[in-house]
Amino acid sequence: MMKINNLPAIFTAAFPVLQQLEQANYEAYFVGGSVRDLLLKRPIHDIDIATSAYPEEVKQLFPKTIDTGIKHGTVTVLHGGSSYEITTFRTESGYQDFRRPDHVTFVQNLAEDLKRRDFTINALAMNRKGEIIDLFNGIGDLQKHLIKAVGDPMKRFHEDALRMMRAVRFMSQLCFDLEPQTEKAVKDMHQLLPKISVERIRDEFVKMGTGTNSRAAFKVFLQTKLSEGVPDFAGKSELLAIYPKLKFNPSMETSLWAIIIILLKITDNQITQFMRDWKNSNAMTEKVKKIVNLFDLISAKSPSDLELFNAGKETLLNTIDVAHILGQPINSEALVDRYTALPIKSMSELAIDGQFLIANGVKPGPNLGQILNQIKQKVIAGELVNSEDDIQEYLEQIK
Ligand SMILES: Nc1ccn([C@@H]2O[C@H](COP(=O)(O)OP(=O)(O)OP(=O)(O)O)[C@@H](O)[C@H]2O)c(=O)n1
Ligand SMILES: [Mg+2]
Repeated sequence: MMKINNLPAIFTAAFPVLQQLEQANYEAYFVGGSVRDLLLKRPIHDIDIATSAYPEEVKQLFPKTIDTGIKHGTVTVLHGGSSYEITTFRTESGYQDFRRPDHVTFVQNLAEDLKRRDFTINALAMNRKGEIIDLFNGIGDLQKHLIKAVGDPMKRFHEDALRMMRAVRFMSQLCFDLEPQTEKAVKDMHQLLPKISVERIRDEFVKMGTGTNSRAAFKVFLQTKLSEGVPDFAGKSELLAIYPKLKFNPSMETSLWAIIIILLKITDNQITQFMRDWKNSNAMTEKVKKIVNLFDLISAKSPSDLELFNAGKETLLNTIDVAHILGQPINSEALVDRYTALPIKSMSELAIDGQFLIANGVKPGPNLGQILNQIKQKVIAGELVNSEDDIQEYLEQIK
């Protein structure tokens, strides 16, 4: 049995939680992503614990708990400033509609619990001594860099069709291959993906698209036809086939969406609908729109100073990132230099404001906004110096 000595603090901090369960005669183990990432020496973001105790029993043992997902068997325990998701050993036999079951069946032992997990590398458990429980050769698959379903892949994908997206997501994040039988099952069962909510699909899609090996994962996403079951991608495989040939892997979510929109040739007035179909936030949609707009401007001609000002620094840098990934030749240094040389970067840097205009005899109303806009444009174009005196003089002229 593999044993890890000197567990990182994120695990040792959780020892008292496991101990408390064990003292009450329950079993408790670290499970899932944290054990996988520990063995891969990747950063560990959260700790999941599996136990033989029922949720009600867990709640009685700890003073501070949250009912996170009681019907799925999960209770969150707060301890020492951290929170731990503690899930009762369970199986997913109650599914009918290819989504996570509404209610689960609790099982008596760890082995039954691990059996229903998605991939061998995610079906590892570790006890408090650092001993790894590996019933499905997850360690071997970690070494072989393989995403392989636990047992029969068709059964695993029937239980939760989202797991097919998780397969390509882990390929991208971990730079792993998909085991052939598991890949075949994804191909055979891709039609189940639309049973899953768009939000859950989107979260996996974004993790895939921003993972370090997204181009290779995207290829499998297309080959298995998973792409046919996500919003607005059906019938678009020829356009999307460019993705695996991109110059680089995107690392920002905004870049990912912008690139997809550009590859799909989605026009400006269709972007909002596309982003809505994927249940993206308005904030994300606005950012992506600005990037795609600036990308179009930059690709067609050189943007004006006003267009650079309107885009803003974040959008400019993000657009340069997108162009870089797409292999679009642009003079990014010159663009950044021009942006840096702008007399003002935001309206708050303008030497005057609406109050100043009123104090100088401009009547409040639509006209005031127009004059302010004129002044802004002249300052950005370098036709008017950004000082109160110069602007006051200009105001006298136009009166
Ligand atoms: N559809 C799913 C989702 C999760 N799991 C199991 O639950 C664990 C925790 O799930 P989650 O936190 O979603 O994934 P992680 O593998 O921990 O990955 P991440 O690092 O992204 O959290 C997984 O490792 C896996 O054992 C599963 O079998 N099937
Ligand atoms: Mg996790």
